[in-house]
Amino acid sequence: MQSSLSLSLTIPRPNHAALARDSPFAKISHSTKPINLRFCGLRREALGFSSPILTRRVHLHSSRATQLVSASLSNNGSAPKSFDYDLLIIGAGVGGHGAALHAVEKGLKTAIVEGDVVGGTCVNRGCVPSKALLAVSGRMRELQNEHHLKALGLQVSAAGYDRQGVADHANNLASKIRNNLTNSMKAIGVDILTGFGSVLGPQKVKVGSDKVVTAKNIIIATGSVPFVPKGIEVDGKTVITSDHALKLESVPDWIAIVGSGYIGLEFSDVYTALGSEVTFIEALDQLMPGFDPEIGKLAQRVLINPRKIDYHTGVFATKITPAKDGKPVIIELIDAKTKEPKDTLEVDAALIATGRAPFTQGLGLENINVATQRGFVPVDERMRVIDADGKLVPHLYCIGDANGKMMLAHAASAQGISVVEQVTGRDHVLNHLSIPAACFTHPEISMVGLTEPQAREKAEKEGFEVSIAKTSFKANTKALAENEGEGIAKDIKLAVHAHPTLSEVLDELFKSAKVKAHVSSPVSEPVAV
Ligand SMILES: Cc1cc2nc3c(=O)[nH]c(=O)nc-3n(C[C@H](O)[C@H](O)[C@H](O)COP(=O)(O)OP(=O)(O)OC[C@H]3O[C@@H](n4cnc5c(N)ncnc54)[C@H](O)[C@@H]3O)c2cc1C
Repeated sequence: MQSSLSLSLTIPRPNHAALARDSPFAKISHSTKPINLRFCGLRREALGFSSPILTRRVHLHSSRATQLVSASLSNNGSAPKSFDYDLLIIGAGVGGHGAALHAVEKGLKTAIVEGDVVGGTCVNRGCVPSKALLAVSGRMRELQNEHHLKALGLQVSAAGYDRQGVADHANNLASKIRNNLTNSMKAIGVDILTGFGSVLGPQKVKVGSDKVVTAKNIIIATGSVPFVPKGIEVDGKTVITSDHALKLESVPDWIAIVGSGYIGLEFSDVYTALGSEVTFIEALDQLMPGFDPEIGKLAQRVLINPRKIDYHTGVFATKITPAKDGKPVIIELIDAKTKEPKDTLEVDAALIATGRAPFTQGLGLENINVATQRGFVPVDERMRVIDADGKLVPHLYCIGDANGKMMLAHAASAQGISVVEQVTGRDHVLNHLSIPAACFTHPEISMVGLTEPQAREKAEKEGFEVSIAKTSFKANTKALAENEGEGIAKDIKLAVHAHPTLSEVLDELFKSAKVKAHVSSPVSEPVAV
């Protein structure tokens, strides 16, 4: 069909070495109104449960619902009159996969386009292999902690590890989950189209070099790649990103981790447990700047200080040169405020954990008048793509890391499910403030909603009161039985389940109950004020 359309743009599978240079730090704006809720916790079992604490809900204006329905029914301009699919998804990461399964469940004829391997970042280069490494570091840490073992009455001789064995564990787990994902889609009839996908026009996508596919609705779910600031030369051996680190090809004696967000922090847990010395380099004035300050301080006391992790805050790494000819990795630091040279570090390796950049290159968005913003695809609160003139593009959605609303796996799938709900006729707005984030260090950190300062700032502007409830794990019997009483929790109610956590089985249970009883999921309600 339409084989006369031959676009010469051929792009190989996403090249994760060719990193986007735009800042990945999207300014996230939530369309929903303030929520005086928050939860932050630091403890061994990260948020398996989570909470919206959304207390207010709006009934959507019927005019918006009408707009939505008419958008999905209209067939504008050069759009085809009949379609190969009801839904076509570009990108088979967790976002695309979640959308595909839900779409079939809803009776949509669905295809998913993948230019690399099924599973995307989460399965192949993110959540899954990193959690496999963290499972190892958690056990190593327990075995190394004589004080902890003694408190439990245990005696264990020195703990050691086999690097290749650990690397194989992570790699094998990724393969297993990748196969599961592929099989789950094939089993229910999702067509997996192999090749790089690009948008040719409304409701029309090119796959690979010459295949053209049409669909009533299209979801862009192309994910992200590691962001590497200018001046940093990644060689994949001594200057690495998370893509390389997860392969665990070496365990350096001394590694600098540039960026102390959740990815950097999780790797510090792995490397210190395996025997590396770690130095953090952080541009802001405190480590873990994204966390609630109280949780940040507690994390510093529990995760940083006892592990003798060194750190430089308020500095930028302007130049990092890989190790070569017997010389170490050289890191040049400047003061983040004055821009004056501050220090030079010589280390065995450097891990660049400065965030993620959307992978939206070569998508053909210019064919439909869509301009990315710092690489992210602009969307409204329903994940509908907005064009360069500020208008909604009918039938086109973008979910997951590529839209930058919340760069987490469970957020990507929740967005995918939300879009499918919409294209099957149910208006739907996801409340991102009710989606938790977790950092799987030992102990773990999890959070949902606003931090305390954010809530206070909002309260001052918008005239409501913030109430803080706080409790400690010190009085929790299970925590004390585990000798893991360090940690606190602040105010919490439940909503989306963080990925990967054991409590996701509850989510699955809920979803299967929904199929039978048509109960709506807590995240799938239109939410606002
Ligand atoms: C080290 C690390 C650890 C992480 N740990 C967690 C965690 O514990 N929990 C959590 O929630 N999140 C975690 N994340 C984040 C999580 O991996 C991402 O938020 C999630 O993978 C985003 O899903 P996605 O579907 O948007 O994109 P991706 O998973 O990146 O999938 C995008 C897919 O699209 C394909 N693609 C791209 N462009 C095209 C194209 N034009 N045509 C065809 N195919 C294309 C890609 O090959 C890829 O398969 C982690 C990330 C990293 C890096």
